[in-house]
Order: sequence, then structure tokens, then C-alpha cells
Amino acid sequence: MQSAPPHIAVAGSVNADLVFSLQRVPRAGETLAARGLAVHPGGKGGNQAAAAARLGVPTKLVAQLGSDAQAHMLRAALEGYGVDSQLVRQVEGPSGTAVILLEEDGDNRIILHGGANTAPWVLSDAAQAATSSAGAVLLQREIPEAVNTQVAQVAHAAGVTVVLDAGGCADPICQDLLRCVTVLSPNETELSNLTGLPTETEEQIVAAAQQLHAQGVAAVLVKLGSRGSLLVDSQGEVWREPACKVEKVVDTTGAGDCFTAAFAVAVLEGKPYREAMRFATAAAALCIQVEGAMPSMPSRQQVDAQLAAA
Ligand SMILES: Nc1ncnc2c1ncn2[C@@H]1O[C@H](COP(=O)(O)OP(=O)(O)OP(=O)(O)O)[C@@H](O)[C@H]1O
Ligand SMILES: [K+]
Repeated sequence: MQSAPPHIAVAGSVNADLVFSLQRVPRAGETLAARGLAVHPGGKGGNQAAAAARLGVPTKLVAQLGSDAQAHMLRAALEGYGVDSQLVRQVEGPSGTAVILLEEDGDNRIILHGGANTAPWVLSDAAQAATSSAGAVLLQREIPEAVNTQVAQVAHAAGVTVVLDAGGCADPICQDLLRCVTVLSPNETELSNLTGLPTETEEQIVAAAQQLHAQGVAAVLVKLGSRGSLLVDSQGEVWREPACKVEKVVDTTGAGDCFTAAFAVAVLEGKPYREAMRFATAAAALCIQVEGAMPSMPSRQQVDAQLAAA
């Protein structure tokens, strides 16, 4: 009998992003007509699950949706990107929702309500089984820290690689969670928040990443926007990967999620970290050339073609 191909388990947030386009935001007591309204599926967990599924890896999402109309839209969108949503629970109340007020000049103001993402969680036996049997587990920080810790502990006990994207919460990461993390991936701002160290120069970034490494995180993968990425591996060795040159950057939304998910996919497939960084960089370069988050996650074919052309 053939065994099932290894899957990625993503535990994390799913949000409905309500984007109101306005000439300017209203003042207190004022009512303004919006020029447009777009509703997009989002949330770091959903984005990363969509990215992994688009890259051709069976992807199971462990998440919570509310009992509102957005929940149907979100589940359908995730499934449309190829994500297995059987482990997405429905809870009473609203789904995670972001209201984004987008002004004509590009400025935005965002109101986030955690909704089902931050409501009490139940990690079902099926969700735990999907975690311990995964080839890799992908986490971010938009759900309660205790849930991330529980998922990471289940994965760690089963010897499963745990990749934690540091995005979504500026608080320190609890030690019980950190101990179970194989690769921690912050951007430079998150790295600075987590360590209390400056991350302006490359020297400072390396020093901050090495501090996290010294705290017991096996590897630290720092995302540096147009400057690429940098990894401190389990031996404390530093690897650098420049960003791909992109003719026209259309929208960097979702680039970090795409990068972390693609890195996890490559690691699951047995690629060494060096190669996984190249793969993730190619995926992120494609992501920033398309508007939106989930719709901009590239397919496997696109990433392979990008790598072949490099
Ligand atoms: N302007 C750019 N040009 C080329 N590549 C880019 C650019 N911006 C981002 N990237 C690629 O995407 C990766 C992740 O982006 P970034 O470092 O901005 O993550 P992030 O801050 O977590 O992103 P976000 O929170 O906006 O999703 C980078 O390491 C790089 O490979
Ligand atoms: K994008």
C-alpha cells in the first residue's frame, strides 16, 4: 500500500478583509460614502495555507471561523486555493475581520477584530493527529499563544519540523513555544521587537538573530524586503540570499507569508536551508508582482520557471 504524501499542517488565523476606498477618512460624527468596497480573504494562517497548497503540497488548515456570512466566503476561498479545510472549526460569533480604510493617496487605517481567531480554541484529536503526522507545521502569531504552543508541542514530540512566522503580535514569544520551534522567521522590525536590539545594519541583524539562536531557537530566518533574507543555522552559521530583481513591484502584501510558506514547503521536500531560501525568494518575487495576498500566491510551475530563468 502506498503511504499518503507528506502534508503541511498550518495552524493560524483567517480574516475577512473589508477594504473601503475613500477620498479621505471621516471625522468624528461624520458619514461619508465610500467609493468602493472589496472583500478579500486574508489572515496570516489562511495566506500561508493558500501559498503552500498553490505550491503543490497537500495542506491542512487548523483554524476557526465564526458563524457569520463571511465564514462561508472564507471557507470557499480557501478551498478554491486547494486548502483542505476539514479541520477548520466553526464557533459562535464573528469571523476574524479587518476593516481597512484606504485613502486615495494610498494611506490606510486598519481596525482588526480577532473574532473566531481569538475566541476560545479547541484543538481536536483530528487536528492533533494532522499535526503529529505532518511533514512540517507552519505557525504565525494571530491566534492565542497557548494554541500555538500546544500545536508546536504536539509537533515537536513527534519530531516534526516547526516553522514559526513571528508576524502578527509584538509580544515576546513564550519559552515553551520557542523551545519547540525549528525555524523562527521574523522580519527586521519583528526581530528588533523580539530581541530589544537595533536591526538597522546587517551586522546588527546578524547579532540579533544570533541572540535568538542562543535562546534555543534552532534556526532564525530573517526577511529583509528588497534586501532579501538572511539565515542563522543550527551551527550559528550565517547564510544570505539576495532578493530577485523585479521589473515592477505591484503590491508587496502577502510577500512575507508567501516567503515563509514556500520555505516550509522546500524544507518538507528535503531541500537544505540554502536551497529553501532560493525557492522562497523566487516565490516571493512572483507574489509581489500581483495585487492582493491570496490571489498573488504563485503556483509550483511559476516558481520552477522563475528558478530556471534565474
Ligand atoms: N521590493 C522587493 N523586491 C524584491 N523582492 C522582495 C521585495 N519585497 C519583498 N521581497 C521578497 O519577499 C520576501 C519577504 O518580504 P518582506 O521581507 O517584506 O516580509 P514581511 O515584512 O514579512 O512582509 P509583509 O508583512 O509585507 O507580508 C523578501 O525576503 C524578498 O525575498
Ligand atoms: K501581492
